[in-house]
Amino acid sequence: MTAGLDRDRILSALDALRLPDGTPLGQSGRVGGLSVEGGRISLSIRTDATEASALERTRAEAEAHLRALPGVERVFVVLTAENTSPTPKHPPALKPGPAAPATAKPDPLAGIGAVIAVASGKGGVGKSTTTVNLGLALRAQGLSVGILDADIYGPSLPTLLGLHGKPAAGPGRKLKPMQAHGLRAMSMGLLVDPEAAMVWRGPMIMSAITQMMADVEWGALDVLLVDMPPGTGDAQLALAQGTRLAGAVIVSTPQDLSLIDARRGITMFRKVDVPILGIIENMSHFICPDCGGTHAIFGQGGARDEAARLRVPFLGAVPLTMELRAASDIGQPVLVRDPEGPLGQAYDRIARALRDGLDQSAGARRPRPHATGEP
Ligand SMILES: Nc1ncnc2c1ncn2[C@@H]1O[C@H](COP(=O)(O)OP(=O)(O)OP(=O)(O)O)[C@@H](O)[C@H]1O
Repeated sequence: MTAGLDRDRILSALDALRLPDGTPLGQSGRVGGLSVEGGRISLSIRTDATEASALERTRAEAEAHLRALPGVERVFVVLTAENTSPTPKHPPALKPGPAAPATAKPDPLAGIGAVIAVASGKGGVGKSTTTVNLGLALRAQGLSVGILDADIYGPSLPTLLGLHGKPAAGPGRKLKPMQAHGLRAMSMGLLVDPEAAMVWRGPMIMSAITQMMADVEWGALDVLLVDMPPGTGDAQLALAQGTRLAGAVIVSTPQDLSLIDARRGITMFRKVDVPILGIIENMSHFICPDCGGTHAIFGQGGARDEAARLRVPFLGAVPLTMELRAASDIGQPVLVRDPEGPLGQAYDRIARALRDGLDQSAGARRPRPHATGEP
């Protein structure tokens, strides 16, 4: 902990701020999850859904106030409803669909052509691997692409892209996205201790992610892919509601269990009027490196059939290969190592199908390549 920046010092600094009922914030018992790492402070202010908009101002003031303390480099304050009665399925403070978050601030994602959620009902189906390689395929087609790893429980972007160190702060203390293989990237894992985040509930995750979006200087981007936390619970619903999404892509393996969860994901996005841009089947079949034979380990065509049943586009299939797994583990995605190979071609087709889907989706603009200059 940086000299002088301890818990008591921070709480007493927060006493300079008053809650709407006049209680000094530091003594209010509402401050939780306080962590200080070097000059970086993160904490939460407990609230419930009815007070969330009133306390947004206090949250912003707390950030500004702590940022002014000597030795402080970054401050991350979120509102959380973790100690209130069960999280409502539809938090009243949020509007459904691709609306802006419930603050009057300028839209931090205004320079981004399309924000696309990459989701899976179930963990471990290859959502992050798909996000990264899809991002690289879109990049290879001339689009400027950012990836936001919002998978707070298991952020894997740093490993997949070989990112090291912490993001640098640019003018106005906004974070500069990291750069890897022509992509701009930011991960919750670079900012928040994943162990602390394990106990976060839906509204807190959404608050953290929308703030992270606002805090990153993405610059002009054609596409921002958001690697969502796995599952279809409150956290995912809140995130889908609070983010201006052009659409969602669902990743599934062909297994029945994974498909049941994929269906839940589609239902969830439909509930909040987010267009489903399509399903990608990952690990669709195994190509044996020895005999070259194809084996349908998890069954065949499950996701394609499910897509037809649910009337959503089927964007394509990616086989299960050792090459893909090995490339991901060393931060050299397969599209960087072998862009023209069969996997590169598979992701290229998926990226094209995705762009077509964006084109057709009501109100969405087809992302056309524009300036790829750094932010
Ligand atoms: N098509 C594939 N062929 C071989 N290995 C794959 C493939 N897709 C993903 N993997 C491997 O499966 C593991 C899980 O992948 P990944 O982390 O992308 O999944 P995820 O759905 O994002 O998981 P989580 O829910 O934990 O975030 C990784 O080791 C990855 O390298």
